[in-house]
Amino acid sequence: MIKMKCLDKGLVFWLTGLSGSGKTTIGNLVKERLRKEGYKAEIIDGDWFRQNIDQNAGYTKEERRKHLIRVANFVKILARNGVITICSFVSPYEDVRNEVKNIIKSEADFYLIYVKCDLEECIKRDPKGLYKKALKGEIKNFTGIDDPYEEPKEYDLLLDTVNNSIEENVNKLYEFINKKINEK
Ligand SMILES: Nc1ncnc2c1ncn2[C@@H]1O[C@H](COP(=O)(O)OS(=O)(=O)O)[C@@H](OP(=O)(O)O)[C@H]1O
Ligand SMILES: Nc1ncnc2c1ncn2[C@@H]1O[C@H](COP(=O)(O)OP(=O)(O)O)[C@@H](O)[C@H]1O
Repeated sequence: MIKMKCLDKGLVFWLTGLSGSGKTTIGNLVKERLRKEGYKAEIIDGDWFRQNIDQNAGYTKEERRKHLIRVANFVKILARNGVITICSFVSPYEDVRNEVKNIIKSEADFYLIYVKCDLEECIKRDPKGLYKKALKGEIKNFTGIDDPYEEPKEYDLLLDTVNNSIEENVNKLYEFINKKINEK
């Protein structure tokens, strides 16, 4: 059995982007690669957290804010125990992302990763059929349709999922994380 490598202090890589931009696809593949290298790594994503921990969370700005603050406190505990934590959340508001960062950075290094994909392409991908429903008005407050996505003004890494393949983005994020591990 491989002995898992645990860091003294954790690292949090927070992926933000529209639904369908590729956060979960890229995050999962990078997590698997880190585990193969023997690291303790987790991915926490919006669907999982909402289904298992925060079942009543909604999608108004205040509901998303409270939900993401719960996520930040949860993630902080993982990170301070040395787990490399990849977070995959739409997290559409700049001020809330800053709140999240402030909560996490007291105990772990925090990096904001912007997973960039334009709305037209996300609508084309529509992996869960949610844009179709939102465009018909069957889902309210859908990010990009009738709720805003505020592009990050500053970020630590950009993953362009329109012009770069899944593999290229996985390599880019993996290299970035590896560099941060080696700097510790
Ligand atoms: N109204 C609305 N807006 C955006 N997304 C919606 C909405 N309703 C349901 N979904 C699905 O929920 C996932 C987003 O959850 P998050 O916790 O990441 O959102 S947030 O950070 O609180 O904004 C998101 O998952 P991803 O597609 O993986 O991003 C959607 O599948
Ligand atoms: N270059 C790319 N990077 C990431 N995902 C891509 C790319 N090209 C196509 N896709 C597809 O887009 C979809 C993204 O879905 P997902 O990872 O669930 O996004 P999110 O978690 O941001 O909602 C997947 O079906 C994935 O295969």
